[in-house]
Amino acid sequence: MPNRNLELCMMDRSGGQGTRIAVVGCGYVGLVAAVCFAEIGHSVICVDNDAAKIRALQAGQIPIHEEHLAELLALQSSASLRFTTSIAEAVRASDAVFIAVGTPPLDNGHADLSFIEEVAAEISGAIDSYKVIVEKSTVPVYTSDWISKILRRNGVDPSAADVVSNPEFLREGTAVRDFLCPDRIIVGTCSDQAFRVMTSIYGPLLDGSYYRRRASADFLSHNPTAPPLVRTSPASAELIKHASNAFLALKISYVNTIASMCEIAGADVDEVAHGMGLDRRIGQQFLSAGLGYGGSCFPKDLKAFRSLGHEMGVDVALLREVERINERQIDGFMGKIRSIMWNLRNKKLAVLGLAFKGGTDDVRESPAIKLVRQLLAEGCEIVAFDPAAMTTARRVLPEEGISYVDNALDAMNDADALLVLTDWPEFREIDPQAMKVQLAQPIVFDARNLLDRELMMQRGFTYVSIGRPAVEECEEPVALRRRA
Ligand SMILES: NC(=O)c1ccc[n+]([C@@H]2O[C@H](COP(=O)([O-])OP(=O)(O)OC[C@H]3O[C@@H](n4cnc5c(N)ncnc54)[C@H](O)[C@@H]3O)[C@@H](O)[C@H]2O)c1
Ligand SMILES: O=c1ccn([C@@H]2O[C@H](COP(=O)(O)OP(=O)(O)O[C@H]3O[C@H](CO)[C@@H](O)[C@H](O)[C@H]3O)[C@@H](O)[C@H]2O)c(=O)[nH]1
Repeated sequence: MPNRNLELCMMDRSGGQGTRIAVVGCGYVGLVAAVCFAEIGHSVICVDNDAAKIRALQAGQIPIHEEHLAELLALQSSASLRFTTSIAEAVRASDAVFIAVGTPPLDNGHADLSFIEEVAAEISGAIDSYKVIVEKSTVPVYTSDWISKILRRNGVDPSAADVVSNPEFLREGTAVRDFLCPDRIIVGTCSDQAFRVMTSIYGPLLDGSYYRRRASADFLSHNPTAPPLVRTSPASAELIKHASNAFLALKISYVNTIASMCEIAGADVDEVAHGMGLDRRIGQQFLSAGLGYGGSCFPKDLKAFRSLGHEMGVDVALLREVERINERQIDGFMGKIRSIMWNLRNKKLAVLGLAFKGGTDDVRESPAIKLVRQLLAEGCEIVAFDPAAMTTARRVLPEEGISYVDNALDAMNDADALLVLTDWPEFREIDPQAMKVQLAQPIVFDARNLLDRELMMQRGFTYVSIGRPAVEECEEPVALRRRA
């Protein structure tokens, strides 16, 4: 990053109250961004058109489950962080406006940009001085140009606003830490003026002063280092976001393919992934085999990226294959359940985990929810527990055939088998002996390779996981025996 920008940002911060920021959209991204921007010293006003959400936030209640968010919100004064339903009020009270509304998938796979369009039009009507409009939502390439056109069409003078792409890379469940300790900050803009404002906003992270101020705070990563600020064109910034998500999804589908091979070869995918990941060019992360990726990002972003590539005339067969492998994971796991349980009708199954991953209440595109739906359709009786996602799951699952309990062991009471579907770390702590007492049969299907396989087998469980042999390790696998 050019030093001149750092100097400017430090001058801004020593002389003032930080930047006046508006964040439009109080969801997983907008709310975390708003609270974190206030935390690093800015004056933030956060907007949502969901009046009930805004009322809850004004009363200090957090509408989502996200570690450290409530704690950080409580640290902010009413002067540093406010909530409103009025975009106009927020825009007038700010120098930078972050758009963080949803971009859900359309039937044709493309991202639905109607929320962004609506917000951009509303922002246009309230611009009363120079503003930087920041595209934080995940959007296809050239969306920032399109937002600029909306502003112009609504009478905004080109000198009154610049549109910047600043994609967000936080993960749900670790959103606060990811936001405050990012691997990189991408700013896509052709405007030096806008770039200076963005440099000033992220200044306390870029110069490390925020990490010194909050040294040893448990919501920061251990020994955080100042992230690099990467300036690109808006188009590159937009592509960096989609390309990153697609690459991470590709890693997951790759390891799930390796898992299928491990099962046939009698190898252990966790050992294979660990051995691969020690190569720094590969890395350990995103090599956990399981039910496949879900959530509000990877499935929709892959679709949008693939549709975009297809439209550009690029061969996107690789991306389609990533999706196809992912879609097969649930059927593959259903096959494992059937192979042990035979007829599923009237079987009572304990389900641990409904969220799309541990650490969140979000069930959007949750593989666990998809699997539970199939089990219900086959006539199973489900007793479910999730530490945070039971309310959100209730909204999307059928009412019949499923009940919810308040703790993991109660779910197992008299069940024919246990299914672990989400990687909540606390599930790892459950005592196998206590499980055995509760379950009618000691059968465990672990779709996240979360439990200690050896311990489970030692304790006499029929333990089925992903990419690991269900039989004794040294026994020659059936498929290979047949070939010999
Ligand atoms: N969830 C993540 O982990 C994550 C991470 C990085 C990027 N993203 C991207 O960020 C964007 C937002 O994702 P999210 O998960 O926070 O979505 P979300 O659905 O949780 O939140 C979106 C919010 O925007 C509000 N909203 C919609 N239209 C509005 C309008 N006209 N005016 C004011 N508010 C409005 C909604 O009420 C909602 O509260 C998406 O593009 C997503 O792809 C998400
Ligand atoms: O090794 C792995 C890692 C993840 N997953 C699954 O992949 C999905 C996504 O997980 P994760 O990436 O941790 O959560 P998200 O909150 O969806 O975050 C992703 O999507 C966000 C929205 O774009 C990006 O900002 C983040 O960088 C990107 O990691 C979940 O179903 C996980 O269970 C695996 O199956 N194996």
